[in-house]
Amino acid sequence: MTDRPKTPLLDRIAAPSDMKALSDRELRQLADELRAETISAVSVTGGHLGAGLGVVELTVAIHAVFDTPRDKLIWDVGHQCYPHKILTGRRDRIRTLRTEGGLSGFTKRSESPYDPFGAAHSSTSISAALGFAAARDLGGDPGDAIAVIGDGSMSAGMAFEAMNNAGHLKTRLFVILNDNEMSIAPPVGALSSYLSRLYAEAPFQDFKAAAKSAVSFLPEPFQEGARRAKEMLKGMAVGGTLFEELGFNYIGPIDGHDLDQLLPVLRTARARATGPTLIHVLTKKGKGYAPAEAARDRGHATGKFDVLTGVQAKAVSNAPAYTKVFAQGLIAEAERDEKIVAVTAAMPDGTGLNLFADRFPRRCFDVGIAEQHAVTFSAGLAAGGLRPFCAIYSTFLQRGYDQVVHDVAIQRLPVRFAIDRAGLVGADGATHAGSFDVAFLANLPGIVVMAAADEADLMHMVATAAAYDEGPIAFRYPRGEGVGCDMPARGTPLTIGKGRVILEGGRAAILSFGTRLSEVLKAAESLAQRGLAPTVIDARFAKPLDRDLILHAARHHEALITVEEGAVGGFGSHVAQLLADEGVFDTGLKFRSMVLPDIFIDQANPDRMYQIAGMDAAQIEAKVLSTLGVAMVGRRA
Ligand SMILES: Cc1ncc(C[n+]2csc(CCOP(=O)(O)OP(=O)(O)O)c2C)c(N)n1
Ligand SMILES: CC(=O)[C@@H](O)[C@H](O)COP(=O)(O)O
Ligand SMILES: [Mg+2]
Repeated sequence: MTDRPKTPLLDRIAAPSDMKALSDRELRQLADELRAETISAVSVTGGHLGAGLGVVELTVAIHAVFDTPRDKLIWDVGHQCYPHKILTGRRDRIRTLRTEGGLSGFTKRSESPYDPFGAAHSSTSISAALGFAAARDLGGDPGDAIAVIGDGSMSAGMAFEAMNNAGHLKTRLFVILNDNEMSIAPPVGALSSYLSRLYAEAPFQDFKAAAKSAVSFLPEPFQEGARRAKEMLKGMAVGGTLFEELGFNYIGPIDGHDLDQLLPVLRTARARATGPTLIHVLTKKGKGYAPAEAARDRGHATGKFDVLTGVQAKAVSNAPAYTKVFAQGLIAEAERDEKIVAVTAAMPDGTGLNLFADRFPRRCFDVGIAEQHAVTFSAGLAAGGLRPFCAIYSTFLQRGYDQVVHDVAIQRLPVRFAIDRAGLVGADGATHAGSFDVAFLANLPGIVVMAAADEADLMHMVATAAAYDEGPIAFRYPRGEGVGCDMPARGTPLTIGKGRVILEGGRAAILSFGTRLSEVLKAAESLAQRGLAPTVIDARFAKPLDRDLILHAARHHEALITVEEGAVGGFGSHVAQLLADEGVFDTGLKFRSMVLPDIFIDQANPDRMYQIAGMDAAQIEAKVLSTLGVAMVGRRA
């Protein structure tokens, strides 16, 4: 007689409540199945693989022990939440991750009650969890609040602001520190070294490291696992950890892949904890999938791949990525100017500064996930006589806004902001869209704000920023490949506040700011076929505006249309202000401004996102026609 194949346990889990009936042995099997399912799903969708694989056992243990969604489980960043999504009723849609209409790649309140708090930017989880705990204490939603935060995310100021507050409020709150000794890149900084010391001195294998305060809630031995936990915690009076000094009970470090440690410790903590409690869990990013474990980034983010070989599908393009053009341009400038230095907030590879660091290790600073600090640190570097390039994604620069205003702009310090991922980014969705930087920068007195229309222009903007010492200067460029234009041998500094005329045309002028220029040119071609060839201008500068060029265009055309990859309040708004101030509207100019719509656009491929935004070539053409009052007959081919 042959053994009947066993039904996978995962098939029996429609919700975490189904896990309550499973034995610890079955939970171990469930974890193995969950890991396989996560790998299979990401092989189809691409996405954040390594972080999720590292928390498979932790995810199972938390859902087995706590009572979600009554208990609020908050994943920091949320890039590790795919296993959580599989266990919380979203397995049937897991192969739609990060695609249009599919599941978000992060936690999202509108997606599931098991996602009590959305994320994607880091280091927010402890604040949010503490908010839930304080709300509970004042009669709001009942249940525990559990923040799971990585060692990289723990380095950000916000995490410490939250711990500072939690230690003061003293309410019951769980923080699980998922320490895999990785950020996207290897982690940097004194906190990272401190965490390493915590377990280097008392490795979890010996169960030696735990805090005095953890002993105070040792369990009644309510089952086998808890007795084991008691043994683990007994005599571990290390004490004095940073977390204890901040008012937390500290438990750990424990092996985050060993359910025989995780389950009893979480059960014990849940049964007995009274105040803020930090459980220090050691994990391996990419755990259980050899290609991820072996990768430099431990499989942090991946394209679609073949599960057996780990080989990723590659997009074919001959055009260089903007990020690489920026890095090469900066290296070229830095070869000639030893005062040029570069700053990244935990994104060396994403910003291309890994290349700069290879060439100039002492002139490149990775400050960890600390955008606020990165900006003010850059201000200090500038005040100290250097020429800092602070390279931050548009979306993450939002976090350093007050520093841009207070520390950089008011003091007119020449910090160069290299703003990558400007505009809509695709699969990461609304949380990562670079929609607001022009609006929040160009209103600052004395700043220069540029947008590259193509990769050659980006080279020139790097050179422009390197040569500009009068105050802050920013240049933005999108995620992905350039248009494949001819590249100059090196960048040439642009004249500040001067745009360029690309095409001379008739009734309408299109003022483009940034890489929509390629779509504008397609629209212009189609309009030309209708006998309505427009003037096309690449504005290059949102601040200072090229007043002469814009006013001339406004006065010599029937219609003026601005186009930009940003929200209202940016380039188009500044142009409108200029035209209004100069009385140009009084003469009957037809003016329209094409900006990102007043909605957060969910993930899709970038072209589709711009179509949803109403900003592709056909929609630009339609806007020109409707502005001129020309009927849209005979659609363009
Ligand atoms: C404010 C902010 N800055 C940068 C990032 C980009 N980012 C996403 S995940 C990550 C690394 C997080 O490391 P860690 O918290 O240790 O999680 P792990 O990936 O190691 O599980 C970074 C830098 C972000 N999401 N938010
Ligand atoms: C989770 C996170 O914030 C990053 O991993 C982000 O997804 C990186 O985006 P890029 O792929 O554009 O570098
Ligand atoms: Mg980490």
